[in-house]
This record gives sequence, structure tokens and C-alpha cells, in this order.
Amino acid sequence: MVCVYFVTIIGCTWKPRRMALSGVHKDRGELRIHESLDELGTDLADYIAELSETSVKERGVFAIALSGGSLIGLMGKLCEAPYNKTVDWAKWYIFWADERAVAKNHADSNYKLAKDGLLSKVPIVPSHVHSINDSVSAEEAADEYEFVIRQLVKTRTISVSDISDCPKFDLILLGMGPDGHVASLFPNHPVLEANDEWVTYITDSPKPPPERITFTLPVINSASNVAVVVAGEGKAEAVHLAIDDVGTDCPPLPARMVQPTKGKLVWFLDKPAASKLEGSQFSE
Ligand SMILES: O=C(O)[C@H](O)[C@@H](O)[C@H](O)[C@H](O)COP(=O)(O)O
Repeated sequence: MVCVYFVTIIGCTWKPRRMALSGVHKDRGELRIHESLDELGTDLADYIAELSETSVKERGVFAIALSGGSLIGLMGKLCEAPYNKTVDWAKWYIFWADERAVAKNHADSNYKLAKDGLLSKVPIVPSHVHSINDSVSAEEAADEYEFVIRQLVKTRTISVSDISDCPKFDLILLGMGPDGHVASLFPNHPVLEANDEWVTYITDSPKPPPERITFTLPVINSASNVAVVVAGEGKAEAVHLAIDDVGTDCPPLPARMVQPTKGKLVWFLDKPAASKLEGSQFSE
């Protein structure tokens, strides 16, 4: 069946990109809306592979931060041909934008999710995988994690922002919850105002488990590239509130506060997640 799309998003210019709709939304980055999760996964794998290649060419390494949730499954194509052979995995340094303060072998661990779904399937150098210390409190784990990142900034394994003293990750990958949270930055939570630390912690996450560590907004917004990967109708309202011009009556969702200062923001959406974007109508 031939699918026909009619899309008019105020402030956006749309151009076809493979089977996807792609456009740039004023101030809110590039939108890539995919017809299926399979296409989204292919585009995401292409995007990550391209950024890895550029970064390895320019800096000799690729410093990438992951999140938890459905993101890891959506990155699955990286474990398959051609990416499993063409990506320079030995140059990857892996971090987590957020992690749950649980044991590494716990079902809730973002490290375990990424290890099982991605890291164990490609030739990553084990010493390049920087997971949190799971044998201390969330507060101590956040401090230690920031210390590790500071050492790697000193050696420029992670680049540094020229406008803040923050680390400049080559890529930070985020999911988004139906409440608009990204990493472990939840709506109306004081953690949104954390400006002094690079990594902080919470003990009252509304999404279990309660204890987590998270990159702060200044770190996310200092990255060279940030991708927010969102699928499913249950996220459509949050996508609308995070991207469309919705006024300033309510405090912005955490996802709306993702605004890389000099870096590039890309939204990877499926059609159901994009269904409430203003002015967009899809018909088949
Ligand atoms: O540790 C976490 O809980 C995640 O990092 C979190 O930020 C996740 O990315 C979103 O909740 C979206 O998760 P889903 O894609 O599974 O809905």
C-alpha cells in the first residue's frame, strides 16, 4: 500500500528522508518521523555509525552516553551487518546518562540492559565501559562517576565544552517517559536545577527504582550531539509538549529543557509518538 503524508508544521520545513518524514523545527532540533520501528532502528543505527565515524576521524575516539528503557532495543541493528563489521568499536567509550542504583546483574540495571542487548554482541573494549559503582550509595556513586568523567576529560577521551567547563560527549542518547522525563530528570523535581555538578543523584524517582544517578542538564546541553528516541502513542502528548510552541503557562517538561547550546539535537519518533505534533496529519 502506498502511504501518503500531509504534514504542515508551523515553523518547520519538511523534506523526504528515505521512508521517513524529516524536518527542522524552529529551536527544537531535527525531527525524524518513521513509519515503523524497523525503519526507526535502521535510521538510528545509521546516525550513530556516522557520528562514530566522524568522531573517530576527528578525535580518535567516540564518547557515547546511553540511557535505559526501550532505547537499547531500538539500537539493536548496530549488532547486525553491516554495522557490526564497519563501526570502529575499539574506539568507543561508553557512559550512562542515567543509571539505577542497583547491582549490575539486577533486572533494573541500565548497564545490564545495554550489556545484554548491545555491548556483549560487539567488540567493545571492556575497559572502555564506564558503568557506575554498584556497591555504594547513589550519592557516592554519582560523586565517583563524576570523578571518573573528570579524569577522562583531562585526557580528552571526553572532549570539553568551550563555553562551560562541562564535558562534551560526542553523543548522548536519551529516551523519554510519558511524563516527559529524560535520563533521571523528572518533571517538577529539584534535580532539574542542579547546575554545579556534572552527575547528581535522586532517591525519590517517581519511576521505580527510586535511587538513581543522572547527568545534569548542563552536561546534556553541552554535548556535541543529543538524540531523543521516542516511540508509541503513550508518549504523543509529551512529544507535543516537548516540541510544539505551547506557551509558558506550565513549567517546561524536562525533555523541552534539552537544548544543546552548540550541539545538534535530533528527535527519532515513530508515527504514533508524533501523532499529536501540531499541524501534522497523517493519512494512508
Ligand atoms: O533509567 C531509565 O529509567 C531511563 O534511562 C529512562 O530515562 C528512559 O529512557 C525513559 O523512561 C523512557 O523509557 P522507555 O523508552 O522504556 O519508555
